[in-house]
Amino acid sequence: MTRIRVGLLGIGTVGAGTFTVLKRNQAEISRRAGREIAITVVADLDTNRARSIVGDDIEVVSDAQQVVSRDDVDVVIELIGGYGIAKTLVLAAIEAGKHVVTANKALLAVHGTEIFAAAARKGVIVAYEAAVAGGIPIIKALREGLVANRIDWVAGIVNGTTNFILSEMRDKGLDFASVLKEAQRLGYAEADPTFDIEGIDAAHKTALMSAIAFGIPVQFDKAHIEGITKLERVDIQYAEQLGYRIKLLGIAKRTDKGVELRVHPSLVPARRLIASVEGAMNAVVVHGDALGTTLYYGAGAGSEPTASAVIADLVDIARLQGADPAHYTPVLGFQSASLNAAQSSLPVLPIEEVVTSYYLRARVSDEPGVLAKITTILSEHGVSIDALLQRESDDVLGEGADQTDLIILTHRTREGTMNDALASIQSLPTVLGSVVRLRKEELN
Ligand SMILES: NC(=O)C1=CN([C@@H]2O[C@H](COP(=O)(O)OP(=O)(O)OC[C@H]3O[C@@H](n4cnc5c(N)ncnc54)[C@H](O)[C@@H]3O)[C@@H](O)[C@H]2O)C=CC1
Ligand SMILES: N[C@@H](CC=O)C(=O)O
Ligand code: NA
Repeated sequence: MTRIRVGLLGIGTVGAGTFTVLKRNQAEISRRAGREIAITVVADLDTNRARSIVGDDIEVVSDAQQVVSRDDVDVVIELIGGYGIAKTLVLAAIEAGKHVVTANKALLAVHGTEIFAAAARKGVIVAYEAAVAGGIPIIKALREGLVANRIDWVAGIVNGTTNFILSEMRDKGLDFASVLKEAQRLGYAEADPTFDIEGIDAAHKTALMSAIAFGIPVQFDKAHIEGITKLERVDIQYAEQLGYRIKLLGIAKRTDKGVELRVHPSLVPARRLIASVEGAMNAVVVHGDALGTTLYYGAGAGSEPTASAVIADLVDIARLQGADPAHYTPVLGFQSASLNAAQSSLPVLPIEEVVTSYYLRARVSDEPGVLAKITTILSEHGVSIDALLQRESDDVLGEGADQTDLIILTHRTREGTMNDALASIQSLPTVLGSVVRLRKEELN
């Protein structure tokens, strides 16, 4: 059996999982790949830690640069992360004619166009299943399994850290900071956890999925991004009372005008399967015209779950070793020579053009006529109300307070119109503090 020689760059959480799973399931993986897959060299700045993981039989170096162009390496796995050295290493590996496997969604979301073009020129594969929803084979599903469909939308819980934080806060009443620390301890969080909590990581992944789903370029820079840091516990509670769960969703949706590309906390009906996705688990719902709605669920973060996807990519490469590059699965699912020009030029819409329904919460003076003023403004802007809840302030602010919370669910409306209505509502003297606006997705 021939051997695929792998150079592993970075043996932290995902790198260690990759080494461990590959070793544990070596025989079976090799039988599936038709070749032996062997990590022959590992590069990590922390060589002592690396050696403690891989033992003495595998070469360990501190300089990743020297691995990427070596003749005795066929495939490079980049598991360092970030846009800096990782970009230099990936481009150098491609230049040296190596296939690359990476879990680095930040790198691909920002520099994917350049990296994919370089790989196409050199006839090598850049595989990135682990970069989106960790171990869930969502890239394979979108690029291969759903190839017959016109994909209408993709919506997913694609960040394990934030889903873990939201679940623990809701179920155990724990505070944000302590749950984030636990997510970091468990290896879910990014090196810079603001990428997780501010929605940036989810936007990296959603931008990649949108490119595959709609045949557009990867356009992370055009995504509308809101994280969970401003989310208040009271809104999670009110949403529950109205039959919804709040999840950080990455949404990519094709409309007549263009593509919606957005990440933000969203109300999801509690009866949808995705509403029950808890902890660091991820789930992606895809709607295609032929198949309808499908749901892909599993571990989106963590050492061995992510390694599962890294190794799946390695096996794909091993199976294709020596094949004509024309036979590779196209990196974003569309053969560039046959890209439908109209489709590929679909613009990413500004958030003002997004059409969805809303959850609004206004804290107001508890006096007659306040509700009427708010509903009049909404009606003047053509926004129709789906449900309304008034919660006495005693529940929220303590006994005797002369304030109350008004919670309104609206029907679908343009975000720009909602902004105008909110500006008018906000200027009412009886509206105290900022009106909270969350988006609501039915996902059907
Ligand atoms: N942790 C997770 O659950 C997931 C992580 N990812 C992605 O996988 C990649 C790796 O993530 P983790 O394993 O969590 O990170 P990590 O921080 O645990 O591991 C990174 C490793 O790279 C090494 N390193 C840093 N700079 C280096 C350099 N210049 N040369 C050689 N080694 C260097 C570090 O010493 C460390 O061992 C990132 O792109 C991340 O976004 C993707 C999916 C899930
Ligand atoms: N930080 C990420 C790791 C996987 O991509 C997450 O929490 O989902
Ligand atoms: Na994946």
